[in-house]
Amino acid sequence: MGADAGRGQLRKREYDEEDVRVRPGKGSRPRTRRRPAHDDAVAAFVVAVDRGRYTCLVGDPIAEVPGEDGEDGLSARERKERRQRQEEARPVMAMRARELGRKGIVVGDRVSLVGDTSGRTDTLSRIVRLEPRISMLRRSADDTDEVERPIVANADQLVIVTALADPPPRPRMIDRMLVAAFDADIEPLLCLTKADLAAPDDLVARYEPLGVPYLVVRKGGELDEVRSRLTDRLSVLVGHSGVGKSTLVNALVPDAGRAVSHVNAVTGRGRHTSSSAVALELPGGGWIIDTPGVRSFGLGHVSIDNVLAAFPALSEGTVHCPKGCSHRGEECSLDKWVAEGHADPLSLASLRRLLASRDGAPDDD
Ligand SMILES: Nc1nc2c(ncn2[C@@H]2O[C@H](COP(=O)(O)OP(=O)(O)OP(=O)(O)O)[C@@H](O)[C@H]2O)c(=O)[nH]1
Ligand SMILES: [Zn+2]
Repeated sequence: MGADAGRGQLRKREYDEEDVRVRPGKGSRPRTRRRPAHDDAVAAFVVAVDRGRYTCLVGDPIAEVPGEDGEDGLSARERKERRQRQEEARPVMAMRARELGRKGIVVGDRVSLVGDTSGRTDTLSRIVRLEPRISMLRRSADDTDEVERPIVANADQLVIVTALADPPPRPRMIDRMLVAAFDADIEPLLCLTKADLAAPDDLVARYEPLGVPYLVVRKGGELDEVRSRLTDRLSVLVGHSGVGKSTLVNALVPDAGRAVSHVNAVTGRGRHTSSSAVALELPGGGWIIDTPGVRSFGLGHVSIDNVLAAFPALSEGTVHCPKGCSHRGEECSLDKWVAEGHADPLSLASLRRLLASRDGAPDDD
């Protein structure tokens, strides 16, 4: 390990644009009939989305427990209540209420439901409120497309799954996924699989200057370190075909197959046809969101500044750059900044590599 240095570098930004609130009807309605906005709504967590139908878990399954183990500040009663809510967690099908307007809802969203929230077959509740998000992982269809397509909300960790061999690593693809993580203000974690086939050294050396944490795994091997990295977090797993993502998911969530097929049964899809993200709860707490349909990241929507934000030491040096500097040309002041010893040359090289990947450098090295 030893690659933790960069984790604190990621800056928090604001994600309030999706903060949808239901307001009481205004104007024409008689005052006395105005009810408080859905006082009876129940909190839920969106675990799957399919053609306008949302599979939501009711029962506050991702309630956060503050503090460390054993000293989290919860009273015995609060703890018991929390456990009870978790035990009562059940999947409920929902549709969006008209009052939500055009706001998109994605896997990972926290919402409020009204109507029939029993979760019984053929019932449908309504999503009336979308809670503010702490992050939004997005991609564009391709690099020339500036339309952002939201993929997953509220993730705090992007797990980039890459095989060390078979298939060989695709560093440019990893770079692109890192840019997506930096852009979304989500901490990246490199998960290097198939350690029985090749050594991780080269790949690790490439990402060391970026301070990206990593772990090395192999099929049938020890998973304690992975588990501890995932516990109590909301992690999105990305990686291209064949890297061993399903192998990992199945090892981490023994019930994964059943959970996914349950969601698919509810949404009417076949068992193996799900191509959209599905959230799976980890036995030890926390969630992983598998993204079978997401194998590339168009970065057309990502701004240079959001990439730069992952490099505070360099970011500071850009005050001397010309307006609109691409930070890749001769006019860029970062070379001088680094030469003066304000930042590491390797991190400048990494920044430029990531900026290049944003401009559509080919995925394969
Ligand atoms: N040698 C070796 N093979 C592995 C390891 N992990 C997974 N595999 C094999 O690699 C192949 C692909 O694994 P999957 O888990 O299906 O990969 P995936 O990333 O889910 O791929 P898709 O299903 O196409 O998305 C399978 O044949 C696995 O048995 C490993 O650590 N070492
Ligand atoms: Zn510059």
